[in-house]
Amino acid sequence: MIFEILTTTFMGGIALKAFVKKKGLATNDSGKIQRIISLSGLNVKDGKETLTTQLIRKKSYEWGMEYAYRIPLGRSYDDYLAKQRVLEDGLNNRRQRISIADLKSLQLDENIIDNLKTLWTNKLTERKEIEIIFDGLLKIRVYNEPLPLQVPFEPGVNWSVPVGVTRDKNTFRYHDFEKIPHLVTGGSSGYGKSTFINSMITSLLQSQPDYVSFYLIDLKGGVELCDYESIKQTVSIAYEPEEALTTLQAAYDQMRTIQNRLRFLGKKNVQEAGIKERYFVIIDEVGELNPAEAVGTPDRKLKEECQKLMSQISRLGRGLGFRQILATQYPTGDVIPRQCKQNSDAKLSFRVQSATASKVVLDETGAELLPQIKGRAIYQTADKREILQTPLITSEIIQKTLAPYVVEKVEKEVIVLEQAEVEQPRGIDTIIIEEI
Ligand SMILES: Nc1ncnc2c1ncn2[C@@H]1O[C@H](COP(=O)(O)OP(=O)(O)OP(=O)(O)O)[C@@H](O)[C@H]1O
Repeated sequence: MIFEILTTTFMGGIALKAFVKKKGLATNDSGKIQRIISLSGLNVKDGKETLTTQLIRKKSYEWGMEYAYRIPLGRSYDDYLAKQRVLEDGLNNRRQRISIADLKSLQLDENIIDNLKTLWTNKLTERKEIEIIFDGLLKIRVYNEPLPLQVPFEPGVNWSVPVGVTRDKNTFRYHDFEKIPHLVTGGSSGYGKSTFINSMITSLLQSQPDYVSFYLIDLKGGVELCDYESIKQTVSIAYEPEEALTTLQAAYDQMRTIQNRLRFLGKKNVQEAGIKERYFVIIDEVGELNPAEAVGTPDRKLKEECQKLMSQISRLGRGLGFRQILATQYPTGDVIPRQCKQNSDAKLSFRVQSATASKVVLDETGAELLPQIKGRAIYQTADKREILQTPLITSEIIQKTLAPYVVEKVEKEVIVLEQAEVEQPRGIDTIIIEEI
């Protein structure tokens, strides 16, 4: 019996070695990365010397491996980012994709060849994803599993909304509008901006239906946000730039009203005053309000006016309970007003077409290197940058969430008027003249 086990194991070992040799399977990503770096010209020639990208350490995590490098003088993080695709393709080269961990998991029994074939077939359909970050050292993370292609919607609590699933043990990341009030999102057409906006609005309606108000501007012909037109939480909605000015003006006036109220109460911000209402100004395709693209003087003036209001809302909104979300599929030049960009500490970028476009949304390159997967995005805050898969919300969930809040148009106008009255502060210098 012992003899039998020993011979099977021995024969299995020989078969495994032969298979690996035949398929040319290298099992070492570290060596491969080093070779790709060298072959793609990332090392630097200094006279006779070659300054190399030096591996400092490698560490194994649950999700995969992290390799930390010191980069040579004369190279930047961007140089390595530009080679991300080369690195990823090199690591996914079909001839060399089985790791030692994979081989260890194999059963060394009489079915060894069949087991190997199954492993080989599975491996051919799997793709390793990598991420490159820089924090003084260049870190290349090689993930065992790709992120899921679809993630279901999960609502947030209070003022947090779902952003997506991260590689960090597939945990859901939420964006908290109380901590970071404004957000910019961008990406080429069809990668998931509108879907993200829909899950954000739905989440807010589920978590804060009594305190959330929306000022919506949908300049994509009304196809994306029209579902929210008839809910009581939508104070104003616009589908054309002229209407956008009215909506922004309404938001701005409301913001000033709250400012007066806080002044009257002697409080610094809504949190201190215990004011629970929050106002979300959401503009889908902010590029349509770019004065640089205006046709004629009146159009330019209108768009300049809109941008001025957007800048004011982003500058003053934080303490007054105003949150601004700007979305664009044309991330070029000044499409997002500079002040809005500076006041938005959170950015969510889906795949874009160029490094320049990535810089417009994120202030950094990288979003052009995202895989061509819908919903795949980079979420960046002041201290963190993560790749994640945003949730895919279904229209059934949206409609079910909206249903209790749908009101008739006339009824809605009364609500808006009533709201304006409630918000109107009774300042000490208010004069009330009554007819007797
Ligand atoms: N998170 C996601 N996961 C999987 N699929 C998604 C996700 N988001 C969007 N999609 C798919 O991509 C399609 C387009 O998404 P969406 O309309 O949100 O893109 P967009 O970036 O707003 O494009 P455009 O700017 O042209 O309107 C959706 O209909 C859906 O099928």
